[in-house]
Amino acid sequence: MGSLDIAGFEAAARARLADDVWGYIQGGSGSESALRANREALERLRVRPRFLVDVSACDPSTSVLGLPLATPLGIAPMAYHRLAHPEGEVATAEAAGASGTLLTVSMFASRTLEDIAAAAAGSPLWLQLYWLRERAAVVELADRAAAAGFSALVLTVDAPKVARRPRDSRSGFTVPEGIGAVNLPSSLTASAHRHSEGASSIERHSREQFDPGITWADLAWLRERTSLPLLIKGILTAEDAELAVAHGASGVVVSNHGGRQLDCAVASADALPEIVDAVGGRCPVVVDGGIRHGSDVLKVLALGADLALIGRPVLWGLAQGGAAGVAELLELLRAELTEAMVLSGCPLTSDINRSFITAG
Ligand SMILES: Cc1cc2nc3c(=O)[nH]c(=O)nc-3n(C[C@H](O)[C@H](O)[C@H](O)COP(=O)(O)O)c2cc1C
Ligand SMILES: CCCCCCC(=O)C(=O)O
Repeated sequence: MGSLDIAGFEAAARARLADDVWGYIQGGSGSESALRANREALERLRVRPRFLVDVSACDPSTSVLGLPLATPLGIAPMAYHRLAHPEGEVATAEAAGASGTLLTVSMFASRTLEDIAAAAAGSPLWLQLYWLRERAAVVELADRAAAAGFSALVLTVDAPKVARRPRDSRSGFTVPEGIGAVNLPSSLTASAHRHSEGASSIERHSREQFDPGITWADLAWLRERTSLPLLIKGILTAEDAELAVAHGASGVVVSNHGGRQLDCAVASADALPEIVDAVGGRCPVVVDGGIRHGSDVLKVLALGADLALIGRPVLWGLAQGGAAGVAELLELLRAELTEAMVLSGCPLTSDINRSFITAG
């Protein structure tokens, strides 16, 4: 360890993980066109650097919803970190905590919220939720998160069900016994471990548990039952961003779920500008999907995002070296972002704006 670039992290994780787990982590839905589009959109964007600016003291720190963050890069919610490493989310939280990086914990985390919070050692944590048919379980989790010191909830709205993901259908991906969504009642999670040849247990499980009938009007029900700020994840249009703000969202996460839901969905970076314009500064705009380099963070900040989240690479770091692997990955991205800021004439994150970006 110590000298890996992002491709090195990916290759090292590929070598360590079983084929079906690798397919679940890496895969997208359908033809994987939304997955590819995320990277293509970021690659198309080019930076217009400015020179003879004093960059002798470059500082990538920021704050979102009143939380001081070491960098404008957080960790996206991902289910079952123990698929990548036995310590799972506790190892991820240890690395995030040591570097002051925001960690968004999935409702389908494989370690308890309380153990994750202890490992994060006071560093910021958000909890992601899906809207389950069993509403009481959602509220109970929100209460536990508040008690454990989590500072916000993130409701994912792009998944009335988990999409058909060909890699998982082909492998018959099934969540292994011994790795579970330990924060949910076992009566709600047993199905994740039921194997069917040629079918994904995750997709079947989501059809059983997720409530596909919720609408914007239901948000008030959840907001009345928690004191935590609620962000909405999976927003891809100005119209839905407007609705989110109108329904009291404390933030929006622009995301096509890493290309894992609607296969023909717009890329996150392509959707971002219209959403930033629609929100008009009324709440923070977070974005994820295809962020692989510090310069990608600079690009989405230039388009108006307040914070970028990174998904799969964190699991690559985790697979490669547990907490140390995630720490190394986060440090690589922090160093790349700082260098990109120095080389483009942006000493502070608040200096980054749309004049720094062109569509190539
Ligand atoms: C293995 C895996 C599990 C995921 N689990 C969740 C989840 O539980 N909840 C959620 O809202 N998004 C989930 N996501 C989507 C991520 O939060 C995020 O939107 C996406 O991974 C970002 O794209 P990137 O992986 O290209 O960085 C998952 C993604 C992956 C790769
Ligand atoms: C019913 C289990 C759902 C876990 C979904 C995790 C996820 O969002 C993903 O993209 O995979």
